[in-house]
Amino acid sequence: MQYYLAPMATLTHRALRELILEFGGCDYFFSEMISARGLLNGGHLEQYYVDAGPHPDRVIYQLMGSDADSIAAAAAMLDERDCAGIDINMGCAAPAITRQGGGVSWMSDYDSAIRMVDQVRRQVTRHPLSVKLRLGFDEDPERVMHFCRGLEQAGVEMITMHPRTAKQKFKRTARWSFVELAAEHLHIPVIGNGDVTDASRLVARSRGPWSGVMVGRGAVQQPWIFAQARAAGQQIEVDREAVALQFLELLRRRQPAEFWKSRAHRFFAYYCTNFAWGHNLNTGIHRESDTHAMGALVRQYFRRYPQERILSVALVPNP
Ligand SMILES: Cc1cc2nc3c(=O)[nH]c(=O)nc-3n(C[C@H](O)[C@H](O)[C@H](O)COP(=O)(O)O)c2cc1C
Repeated sequence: MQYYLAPMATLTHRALRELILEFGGCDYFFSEMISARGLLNGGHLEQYYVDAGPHPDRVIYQLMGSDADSIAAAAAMLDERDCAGIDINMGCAAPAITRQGGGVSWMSDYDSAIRMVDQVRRQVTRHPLSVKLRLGFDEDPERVMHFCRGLEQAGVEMITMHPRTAKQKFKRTARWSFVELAAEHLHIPVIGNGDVTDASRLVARSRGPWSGVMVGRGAVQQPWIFAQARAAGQQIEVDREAVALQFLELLRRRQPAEFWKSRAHRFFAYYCTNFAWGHNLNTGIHRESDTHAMGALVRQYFRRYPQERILSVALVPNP
């Protein structure tokens, strides 16, 4: 069973990948979504979105866009780079994206989605092409499977399914029965995603007809989640103060200064939920714009609550 880091805007950049890799990592890392038009316009920050280090052969670039021409042209650019694959975002349900016709809105029009994929497929000749999607706009298994089969026939080589509708955003639990359905009926690998919040759930989802499990928010909160799942039965120890400080260090090293504040805030919103008084730490961090001041707050927190620093866990494999 392969493990994937989910694409998450402002979160799944090189610094987070390196942090996860320090524990041994997962098999493949999706990039944060890259705007097709942004890439074509070539702003000075684009180099950070396409930085696939330190292991480009394990990074799948995800493209987001609302028109076939720009997605195809951007895919052709990414196809020239070293990477493990190119993915099209048909899952994002954020209003800022769907208003423009990107993300999950592709799922509302089967014909134009398939035409777009067909056009992109002709541009991507060196790497596998995949699509990440939701259930669309209702929970109709026939419609979902019709859409997936269309993608498969258009030459998509892997599908990641986050089994919620556009409207559900993150509400209700992810419907893994749809992942099972797709995995049983398609001929291409299907990756399941949604609500894998800790290592025991990751171990539990590691059995099934799907080819891989993708983890999003759980891997930001616990960058050791993949290592912990793979170490089932053995003890692992994590210094959670060191992880926080290491993240800030990697952020400064790998990202431009313009991104430090927002990306640190986004990371700590998830990371701080590990701790009993984490909401206080998170509030303090959100008041700071300097990452060194954020680091000082982290040190102060663990001086005050030293018992929270070391996490020592042995995962008991599910029967
Ligand atoms: C902050 C944030 C940003 C996200 N950005 C993207 C994105 O750029 N592309 C995408 O396909 N999905 C995006 N997602 C959705 C995740 O990839 C994933 O499908 C979702 O979080 C469910 O998985 P989880 O329960 O493991 O978090 C994002 C989710 C979050 C929380």
